[in-house]
Formats: sequence, C-alpha cells, structure tokens
Amino acid sequence: MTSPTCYVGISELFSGTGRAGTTRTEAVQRIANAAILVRGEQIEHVGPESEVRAACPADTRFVDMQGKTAIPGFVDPHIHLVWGGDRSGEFNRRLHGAGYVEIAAEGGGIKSTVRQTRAASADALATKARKTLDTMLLHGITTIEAKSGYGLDRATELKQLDVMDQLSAAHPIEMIQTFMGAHEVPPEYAGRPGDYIDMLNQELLPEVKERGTVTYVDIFCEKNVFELEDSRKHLQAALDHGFKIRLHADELFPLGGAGLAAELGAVSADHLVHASKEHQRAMAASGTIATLLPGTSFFLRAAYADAASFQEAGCTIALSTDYNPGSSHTISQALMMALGCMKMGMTFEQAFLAVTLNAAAAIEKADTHGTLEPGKQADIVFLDTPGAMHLVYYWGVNHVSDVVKAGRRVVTDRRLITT
Ligand SMILES: N=CN[C@@H](CCC(=O)O)C(=O)O
Ligand SMILES: [Zn+2]
Repeated sequence: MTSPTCYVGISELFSGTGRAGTTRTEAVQRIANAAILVRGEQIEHVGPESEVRAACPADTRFVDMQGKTAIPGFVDPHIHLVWGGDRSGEFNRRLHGAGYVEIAAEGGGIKSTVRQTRAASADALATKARKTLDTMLLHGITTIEAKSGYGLDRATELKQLDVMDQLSAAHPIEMIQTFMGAHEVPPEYAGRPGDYIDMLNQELLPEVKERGTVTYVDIFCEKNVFELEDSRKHLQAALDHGFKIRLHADELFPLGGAGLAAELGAVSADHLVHASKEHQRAMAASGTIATLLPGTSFFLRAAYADAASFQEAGCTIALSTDYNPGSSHTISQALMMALGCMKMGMTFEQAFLAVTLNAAAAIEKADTHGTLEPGKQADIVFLDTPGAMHLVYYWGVNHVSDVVKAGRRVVTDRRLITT
C-alpha cells in the first residue's frame, strides 16, 4: 500500500460538508491551522493539525503548505469545451452596439462556431481544448461537465466526443460528458427544428449511447431555437435511451424550460434568468439543481438570475462559468463567485457551496466530490491567501498555487506538473 501524505501548515481549511447538494449555508466548516491526510486517491482525515498529526501512521510523508488556504477543487458543471475558431471579432461588434440575437440571426453566434468546428481537424480541436483544460486546472477546477454541440451533424458531434474521450484519458481534469446535438438548429434543417430533433432521436442518440462514455443529454430550450414540445420530445427520447438529462432553460425568454426540467426530472436546469417562481418551486420539489451562469449575464450585458428567489423557493444553487466562445468566454469559478455575490445577492458561503458541493451535485458527484472530508476523493486546491474569503474579497486574481487531483499533485507553485 502507498504511504499516506499529510498536508500541514494550512492556515485555513474551508469546505462544505455532506454528501448531497444543500441550501443550508451553515453547511460550511472553517478550521484554522489545519492538516489533511491523504491516502491513495482519498482523504483519510482532516482537522486541526495537532489532531491529524496524531492520527498519521509512521510512514506518512509530510508536506508543508506554508500558511496557504485549502479548499475543495472547484467543480464546473456547464462547459462547452471543444470548438474551433474564435469570435473575438463578433464580441467587438457587440461592444459597438450589435446584439447577440441580432448577430445570431445573421448567421453568426453559435452557427459561426459550428462552421469553424466542422472545418477543424480532431487534432486541432484537441490541442485547443487541452490548453483550456490546462488553464482551468491552474485556476483550481478539478472536475467538469463538458458538452458537444458545435457540430450539429453526425460527423462533427462524434468528432467532439472523440476529442473529449482522448482528453479525458490524458488530462488530470475529470470530465463528465454531455451530448448536446440540440444546441442550435443546423443550417441543413433551417426552419425545421422538429425534423432535426427526429433525426437526433432516431440516428444519433442510439449511436451516442453505444459509446458508453456520455452521461447526459442537454438541449437549448429557447424561443426560436427548440421550443417546449421539441425539447420534451428530445429529452424524453434521451431518457428512454437511458441518458440523464439537463437543459439550457429560460435564458433569454420566459419559455418555461425550468418547468419542463422539473416535470421530466432533469438533474440540472441552467441559466434560468427568466424562470418563473412557480417553476422554481417545481424544480425544488423535483430536486433539479438550479445552475446559474452569471458570466453569461455579465458578458451579454443582460439580466442576472435572482439567486435569492431560487434560494427562497428551496432550490439547490450551483454556479458555472458556461465557458463558451460566444456568451461567456471565461474559465474562472472564482470570478463566478464574485459575480454571484456582487450581482446576484449571494452570500460568500452560498457562492462557495455553489462552485464546490452543489456544483458536484449538479453532475451527481456530491457523494464523492465537492468537500474536504474523510472518504471523499482528494481533490484539493491550495490558495496563496490567508483565507478563502479572499476568493471574492481580492477579486479578479487567480489565487490558486497548488492543486491535488485524486491524491496526485498536478499543480505546484502555479506550474502544471506534466508527467
Ligand atoms: N445558450 C446557448 N449556448 C451557449 C452560448 C453559446 C455561444 O454563443 O456559442 C450558452 O450556454 O450560453
Ligand atoms: Zn451553455
């Protein structure tokens, strides 16, 4: 058996507690002068340093973290990882006054990335996505949900999934895969979203299921994209094929996607800027996580979801960057916490749980991920700060200095360890 490692000299350990998503912000613990004992891939003990040292076996290797803060690795439960090209020109057009919907209607937006993703080789897509994963790891993200959805045809959707398989096997970041063939209506099916959904249901869902690597099916349930009936049809077909489901819901218009998510028992409904109170309550009753995406609101200069309203309705709230080339080109979960606190009325504790334990719940990993507790996977981020509060208090700065993923050190002193 491998010798355990004990991380000592931790000025503050800050973590949620428990094995399920929570609305209880008291579910955070703060331990001053802490230590963490790790054996193999798991945490064996956390607590005050003197207590943990007393529990360490004789062959323990001690690593002095020199006053850093320890938190669980960030989980990001909504990532558009694999895509080609660049939309900075479109972004500049928006700064000059063009609207996101206006650009999309002209064939830009998601469709522009689809063209560039179709044209790119799998190798080029993998190289670009690997760099993104490296940047995420350096910012403390240790687990993500990653979607296809910039192909919108069989070959390119499968190419995206192939790239995800390749990166999943090679990169320390743990990846849960989602098929999002229904991200937009492709040009070949313009004006015929129902026919496209039929094709996805009959041809692609069985083939994707066969791969065995994809957990979820997601859809952009939105006015003039996939409206409620097409969304219901696709999601029901996904459930029938044995997938779990998640939705982009009520982002730009109050269509009722949040209600559909609750009705069908979706694991998560995301965006939710325009979700009605009735649908928020329905989501709470169905246990559907509310994954809020403040980076998108920021980047589109749009309204923010009302976190207090979801909290009051009893929803478990997660936060995600929604990393993508058009509406939220960022990988910083710390920045999402800052936006959650400053723009959505969240407390620090709520925002912290939303990027750790509740984000893990949004990908059904809360029993093993998202907190620093005995028996959980040893996904640990060390911050070069006197406490976790600096994630928001000293905002816009990457404070991550060291990362341990599944018990293995993968970032040391802000540098990736490549093995
Ligand atoms: N809402 C739809 N999809 C993305 C936007 C993708 C894009 O603009 O490329 C989102 O999650 O925000
Ligand atoms: Zn998205």
